[in-house]
Amino acid sequence: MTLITDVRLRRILDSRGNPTVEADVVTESGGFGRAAAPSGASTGEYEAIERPPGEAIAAAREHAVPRLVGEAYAGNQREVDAILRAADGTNDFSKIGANSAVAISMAAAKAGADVLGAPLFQHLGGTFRGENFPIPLGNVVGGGEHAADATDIQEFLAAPVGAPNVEDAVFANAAVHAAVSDLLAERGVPSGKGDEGAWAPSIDDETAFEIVDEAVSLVEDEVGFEIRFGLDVAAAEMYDADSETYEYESAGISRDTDEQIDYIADLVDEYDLVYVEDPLDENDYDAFAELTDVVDSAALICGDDLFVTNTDRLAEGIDVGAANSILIKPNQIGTLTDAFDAIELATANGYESIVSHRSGETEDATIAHLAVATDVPFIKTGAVGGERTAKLNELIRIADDAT
Ligand SMILES: O=C(O)[C@@H](CO)OP(=O)(O)O
Ligand SMILES: [Mg+2]
Repeated sequence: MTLITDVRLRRILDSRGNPTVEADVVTESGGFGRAAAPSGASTGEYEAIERPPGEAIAAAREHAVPRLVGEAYAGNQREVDAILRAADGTNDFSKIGANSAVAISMAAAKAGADVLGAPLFQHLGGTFRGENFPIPLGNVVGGGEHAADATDIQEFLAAPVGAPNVEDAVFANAAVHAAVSDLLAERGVPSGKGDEGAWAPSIDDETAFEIVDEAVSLVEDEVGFEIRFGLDVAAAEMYDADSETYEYESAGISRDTDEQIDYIADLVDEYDLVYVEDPLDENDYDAFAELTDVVDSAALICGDDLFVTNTDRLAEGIDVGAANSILIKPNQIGTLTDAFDAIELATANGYESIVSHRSGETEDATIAHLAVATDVPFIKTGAVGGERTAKLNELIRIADDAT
């Protein structure tokens, strides 16, 4: 029933107005799945390769589609993804492009779910997936590679850890986003938005901490449950390998690795941060380990560019204690199978997993289902903006259907 009978690929727009790959997968019994690849701006050095969409589509049509049509079953995700890997033949999807691979992989999962008549999260997670729902991490202020003339730290993320349900959590993040706007207006600071819909004012990080801290407290008082916040430092983007320093350009501050470790540990302490992603350079496992040791269980220290959803890099990190959590982005590695394997390895070693969007997104909501299916504690998918609310609203629907 789930035998794949057609795979169609096309270029569609992403949220930045760039082209990306969309895939349709059709099965023998009429099952249908459609998915689109997201795209990063602050990409990790070790990510799978995203090819220009036109080239990725042509390569996938030549090498992957003939091996799938009439051969593979959409209900067997591991088989579909193994065929994608074999058709590509490289270890980083540089032939068919990780963008073609991930779009086909996710579309096949949806087609498989469609045939079964099950929601995607249940198809992926099975009947014993548990009853938890992820807490959304919502980007409310940001800069780095996502906006010019804004904060050095890439993302300030609201984390409604005490929310009684998904719906309240999603609305709390939107309220923090709105409160930040009011506080900026009070200070007379004009602001546009960055790629992920976060406010991107021309302020230094210190001011951003003050504003986000205040916004979180205001909304916490309003809603009556605990809201904390976290960061994606995206430190690889500010690391200068020649001088071995982290360059905070808007503040005119340069920190060496030890100073960076102290700085982040102090921030965790001062602001009671619940989550810090990529606080150090993507090649510096040892510095990551040092910080993780200092912070201990006070906050999640999460590897994004460090691990790139790659089990080999995660295994290396586990060996040295480089973090206590991993960001999961299916397009960083190319297939859902690889993303599941990374989560499984993380869980087996006491690491938490956080499923994440990219800065360039589409209306595709697969990651909402992936996060629920795998029972992860957090999903990072913005606070506002259509391509972000596509996932947040899907989470609300999933919770509504499942309870
Ligand atoms: O660094 C990140 O975590 C992501 C998403 O927030 O950004 P990008 O997609 O640009 O890599
Ligand atoms: Mg990141």
